[in-house]
Amino acid sequence: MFLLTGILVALLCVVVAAYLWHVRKAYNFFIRLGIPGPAPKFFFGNLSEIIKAKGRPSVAIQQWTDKYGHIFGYFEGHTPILVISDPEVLQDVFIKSFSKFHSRRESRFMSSQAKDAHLFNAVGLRWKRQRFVLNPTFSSLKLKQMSPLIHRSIEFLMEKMADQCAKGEPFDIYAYFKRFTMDTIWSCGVGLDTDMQNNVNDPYLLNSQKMFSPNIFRGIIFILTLLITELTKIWRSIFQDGLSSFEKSDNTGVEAPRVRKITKYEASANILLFIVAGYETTSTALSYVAYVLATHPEEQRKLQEHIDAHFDPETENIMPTYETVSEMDYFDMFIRETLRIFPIAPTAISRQSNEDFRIKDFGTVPAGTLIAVDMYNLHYNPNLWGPLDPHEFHPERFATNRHPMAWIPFGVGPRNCVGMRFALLEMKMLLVRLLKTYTLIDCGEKTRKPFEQLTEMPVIAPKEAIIRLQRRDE
Ligand code: HEM
Repeated sequence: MFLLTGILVALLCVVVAAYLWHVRKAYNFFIRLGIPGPAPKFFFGNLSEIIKAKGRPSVAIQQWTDKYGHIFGYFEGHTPILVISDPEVLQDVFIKSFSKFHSRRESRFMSSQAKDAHLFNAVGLRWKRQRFVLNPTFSSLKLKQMSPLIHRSIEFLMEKMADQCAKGEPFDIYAYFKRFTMDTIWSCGVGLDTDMQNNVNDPYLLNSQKMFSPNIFRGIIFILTLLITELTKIWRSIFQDGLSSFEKSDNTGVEAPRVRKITKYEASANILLFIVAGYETTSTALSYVAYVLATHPEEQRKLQEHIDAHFDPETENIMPTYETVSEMDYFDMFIRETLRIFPIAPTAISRQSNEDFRIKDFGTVPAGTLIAVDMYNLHYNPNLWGPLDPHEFHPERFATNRHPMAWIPFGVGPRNCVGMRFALLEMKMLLVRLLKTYTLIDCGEKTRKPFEQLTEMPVIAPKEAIIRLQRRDE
């Protein structure tokens, strides 16, 4: 018995020692390639710097770019992440050599069976097939057909706005935007008439919100998959995500050549993905627009005049058509400038190489390397956005042709955000209705503070967006 215990303990010690040796060796990755970066701490990598940056990876990344340049590496646990903000190298990775970089970093929360189920996670031919089938979901024709459904949700929101305006008090417009985007995605994506904006206890709303609420168990899994990546499958199998109920259906893992269909299993997974991807991103983007409008009254007035020039202010309730909204260049520039200054999901844009690749001045980077982008650096780079200071809000800067990698809040290349046109249409239709009738008023500290304390989990968001509404005809 003692002998057996002794052997088991000895074996365990060998396994632990071999693992620690493997971890230590991993830290040579960037040294071997001659790529600079912050020195990692054993086992934790550079996580302490991310925690010091108030838990915001994109801020830590921006600080490292300032220190180490446009190509550097850091470690999450002992996983090397290559960060690029050199626009030419990025253009090669995301566009020109896309065939080598069609994968993105695997979601830590997906169970192994659900791994390839939807567009965000699928790789290779499976991704290509799904994207081919799903791209037309957001074609001009489909968006036109969806417009009345979007407008139906806008009508509900406008009723709430009328109540809030009548009260004359500051309120959190972000909370309303969240219910609006959830309502819209359920009606456009699933075809269900939900009642989320009137009924805060709507079962679809409550269950959907559960997917986004902070969860200690998720946090533990996140840390474990970060630090001990080798056991990711085990951590995932402990965590049951929303896809588990579909798992045993038809995900065979076999990719039939040249089939242009998605399976029932993939359809369910993609619907869930659209709900996740379309809810918090778009409502958060709207909260930034609300903040910019309230804190830049001159810009707000200009946008209102632009809207008045396209829509008769007397016909408040008419649905803004897809065609007219799409023609409004200044409106488009206004939203683009907001998302340049306030990008929402920089960490969603990752790529993984499936072949070795060369980076000029550095050499060959091995297949399997994870690539992240410093979106803040690109969005605030004076060489890409000058001559006017990129920290200033100036929509007209989009009238000049910029580098294809200068503005990437929706990602870029063949694997960019498939829902971008839908999100922009939804935002524009709502803002036309809102700004035809109301002016958003700055409530001082209450408005500004939440936007000085953004969190990143993983969407970069304020806690609330407090403004007041004033009718324009008063
Ligand atoms: C303001 C709103 C939104 C923002 C800022 C945003 C941002 C992003 C970003 C940064 C990516 C990664 C792109 C890349 O890796 O190059 C992405 C991917 C994706 N987004 Fe969005 N998104 C938004 C709205 C939406 C909506 C409304 C939907 C669906 C209804 C959606 C569905 C997706 C999907 C399915 C992908 C994965 C695409 C693929 O891998 O082929 N997103 N999004």
